Amino acid sequence: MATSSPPVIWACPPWRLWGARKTGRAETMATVLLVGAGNMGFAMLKGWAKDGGLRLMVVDPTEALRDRAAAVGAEVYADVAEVPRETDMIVLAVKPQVMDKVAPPYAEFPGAVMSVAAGVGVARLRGLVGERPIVRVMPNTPAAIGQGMSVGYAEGADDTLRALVERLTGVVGETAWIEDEGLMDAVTAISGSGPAYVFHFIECLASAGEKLGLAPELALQLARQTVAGAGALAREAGEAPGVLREQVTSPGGTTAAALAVLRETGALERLVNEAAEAARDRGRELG
Ligand SMILES: NC(=O)C1=CN([C@@H]2O[C@H](COP(=O)(O)OP(=O)(O)OC[C@H]3O[C@@H](n4cnc5c(N)ncnc54)[C@H](OP(=O)(O)O)[C@@H]3O)[C@@H](O)[C@H]2O)C=CC1
Ligand SMILES: O=C(O)[C@@H]1CCC=N1
Repeated sequence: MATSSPPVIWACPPWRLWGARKTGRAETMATVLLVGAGNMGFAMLKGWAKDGGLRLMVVDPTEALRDRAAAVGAEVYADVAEVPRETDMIVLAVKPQVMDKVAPPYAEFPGAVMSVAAGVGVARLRGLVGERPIVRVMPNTPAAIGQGMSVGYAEGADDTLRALVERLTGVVGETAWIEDEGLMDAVTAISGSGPAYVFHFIECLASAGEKLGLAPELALQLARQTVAGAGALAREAGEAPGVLREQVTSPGGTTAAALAVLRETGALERLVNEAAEAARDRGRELG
């Protein structure tokens, strides 16, 4: 349950946010505080470091994670008490299970709040960090190489704030918005958790290659590059995945033999549906 916190006024007027400090480029300066530089936080931070107009601050209790954040140019802090209260955007990237404990001190900071935590809704966040513009974003780890997918849901956010969110998500990949927060758990199940399903498929494909007699290194190379190449083609070819699938599938050929197994009685589709539903349901539980 959300802990109560003193009501905080949206303490970052627009002139401070994006009006006053212009960079040499089109964007204005903004100070972004990342709370939690773990797997997801650091993946985003690496991209943000490429945006020369962001002042990046990071809080994380683990020294090694602070060191790698410092290495990409962030100011790093071990504890919230040390952080300058000069924030335009506070990005909460800690586990949902610790959000109730971690977030309340940031009620005293200026700026908007962006949370990437699965399952934690805007109403709960507002109870923790006070009345201010709050944006939920569901990113994924390919953000680390600028290939992420981020989906946002905003409450109380004007166009300027949305533009800052899109700047943060755009530098690490593609961005989409939803208007119904109830869909965020479904988004989490598809694109937030999705990379893990794909990595598992690579593991399965490589393992199958080994069982067919390939050396482990070669099997992994084939599986990894096949998934990467197919993913890139699916994105760039401008054709539906089904069309691309048919282009591989010669009638009576090898692919048809494999697909007959994969699609037999809809087993794979059912399995993927069940996996996505499990992820969505877990998101609901976390909330
Ligand atoms: N991993 C992913 O692919 C995705 C994750 N998310 C969301 O991102 C969030 C983070 O997940 P993930 O990066 O995987 O988790 P991690 O555990 O890798 O990262 C969280 C980090 O936050 C740190 N932390 C704990 N307490 C504090 C605190 N008081 N102040 C600052 N930092 C603190 C943790 O330190 P310590 O370990 O010492 O506790 C850890 O380094 C989750 O809410 C998750 O739902 C969303 C989309 C994708
Ligand atoms: O597994 C999780 O809960 C987080 C959210 C999406 C990806 N990782």
